[in-house]
Amino acid sequence: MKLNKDKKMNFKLAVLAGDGIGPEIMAQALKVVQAVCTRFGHEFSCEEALVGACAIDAVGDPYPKETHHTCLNADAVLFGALGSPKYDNNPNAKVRPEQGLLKMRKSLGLYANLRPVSVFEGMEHHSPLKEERVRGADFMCVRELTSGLYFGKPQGRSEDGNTAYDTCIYTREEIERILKLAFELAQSRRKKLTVVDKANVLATSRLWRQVAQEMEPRYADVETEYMFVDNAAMKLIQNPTHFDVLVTENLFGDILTDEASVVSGSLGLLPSASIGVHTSLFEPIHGSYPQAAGKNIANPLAMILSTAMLFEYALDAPEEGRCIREAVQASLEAKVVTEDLAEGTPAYSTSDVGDWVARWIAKKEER
Ligand SMILES: NC(=O)c1ccc[n+]([C@@H]2O[C@H](COP(=O)([O-])OP(=O)(O)OC[C@H]3O[C@@H](n4cnc5c(N)ncnc54)[C@H](O)[C@@H]3O)[C@@H](O)[C@H]2O)c1
Ligand SMILES: CC(C)[C@H](C(=O)O)[C@@H](O)C(=O)O
Ligand SMILES: [Mg+2]
Repeated sequence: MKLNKDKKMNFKLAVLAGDGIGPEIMAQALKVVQAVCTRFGHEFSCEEALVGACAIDAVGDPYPKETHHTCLNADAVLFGALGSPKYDNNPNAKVRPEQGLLKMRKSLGLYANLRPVSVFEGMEHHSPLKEERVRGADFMCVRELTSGLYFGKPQGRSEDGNTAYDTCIYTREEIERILKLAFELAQSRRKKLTVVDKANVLATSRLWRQVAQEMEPRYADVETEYMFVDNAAMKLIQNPTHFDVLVTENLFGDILTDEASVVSGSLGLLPSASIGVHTSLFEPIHGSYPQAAGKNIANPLAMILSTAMLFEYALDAPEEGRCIREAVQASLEAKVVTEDLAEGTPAYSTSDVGDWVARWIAKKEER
C-alpha cells in the first residue's frame, strides 16, 4: 500500500465475490469503501478473482492459482461467500466449493478468524432472546482457522464406502500462536479470556488446555477461565454478557458463532477478519444463502461491517472503520433494513441498504 505525505492511502483490494448472494453483498461493500475513500481522501483499486462454485464452473478449480496470486498481490482480500446447492446436494461430487475456501485460508496462512458479536444500540428487541439478556453483549470469538478437524489427515471413506473418518490434529505451535493472539486481544479489551474446549473427552482439547494453562502466568492481568463447549453453547445465549474474548478450535468456533448471531438479531449482521501470515481477508460469517440469490433481499451489513474491519485491521485506519459502524448504526435506527430485520416496517432491498449507508458516509460532514 502506498501512503503519501498527507497520510492518504492508495490500496489494492482483491475482490472475491463468490457464489449465491456473494456478488450482491459485495457490490454494497464496494460502494461503502468508495464512499469512505472519497470522504477521507484515499484511493483504491480492485482486482476481481474467482472462488467457489463459480470458479469450478469456469476453470474446474474452486481456488485457482490466479486467484491466489491476486490475493498475495493485494493489500487485503474482500470475500463474499461461496457454496451452491448443486454441490451441497451431491455428497459424491469430486470437487467442492468449500475446498476452495479451506485452501484459500490455508495457503494465505490465515490461522486466526476474529468474529465480533455485539448488539447495536436499539436493536436489542430484534434478538429472540430477552432484551435485558442481550443488552450490552460485546464479545470477540477467536476461531482457529487452519487446522483441527477441517484439515487433519486421514480423511475419507473405507473401500466399501461404509465407514467414514475425519482426523482432528493440533500441534503445540498452532495452539500457542492462536492463544497468544487471544490473550493479547483480551489485554486490549476487558481482560477476560474464555478458553472453550472438550478437554473431558478429546486429546486435542487437553493439549489446548495444557498450553493455555502454561501461558496463563505470562498474562497475569487477564482473568482466564476454561469452559466445555457444550456448556459454552448454552452460556452464549443464556448469558452473553458473560464473555469478553472467547478462543476455540476451528469446528467449535464455526458452530458457536452462527449460534452467537442470535444475540445480534441476524446472521446477516456478523462480520469477520481472518489474519495470519499473508494478506488478511475480510468476510461475513454467513454463507451464500442460495434461497436469496439474485433477489436483492439479503442483508449486506455483515459484508459492510467486514469492510470496517478491513480499515481497522489491514489498513490501520480506525477512524474510517468507526465511520462505517456509525453509518450502519444510523441505518438501523432509521429502520432502513432488509427483511431479516424488518419487523412491522417495510423491508428495504440489499442495494437500497448499501446506497443508504454509502450516502450517509458521503454526507456525514453536512450533519
Ligand atoms: N464463508 C462462506 O462462504 C460460507 C459460510 C457458511 C456456509 N457456506 C455455504 O453456503 C451455502 C448455504 O449454507 P447455509 O444455508 O447453511 O448457510 P447460510 O449462512 O448461507 O444461510 C443460513 C441462513 O442464515 C440466514 N442468512 C444468511 N446470510 C444472510 C444475509 N446476508 N441476510 C439475511 N439472512 C441471512 C438465512 O436465513 C439463511 O437461510 C452452503 O453451500 C454452505 O457450504 C459458505
Ligand atoms: C463453508 C464452510 C467451509 C465455512 C467453515 O466452516 O469455515 C463456513 O461455515 C464459515 O463459517 O466460514
Ligand atoms: Mg460457518
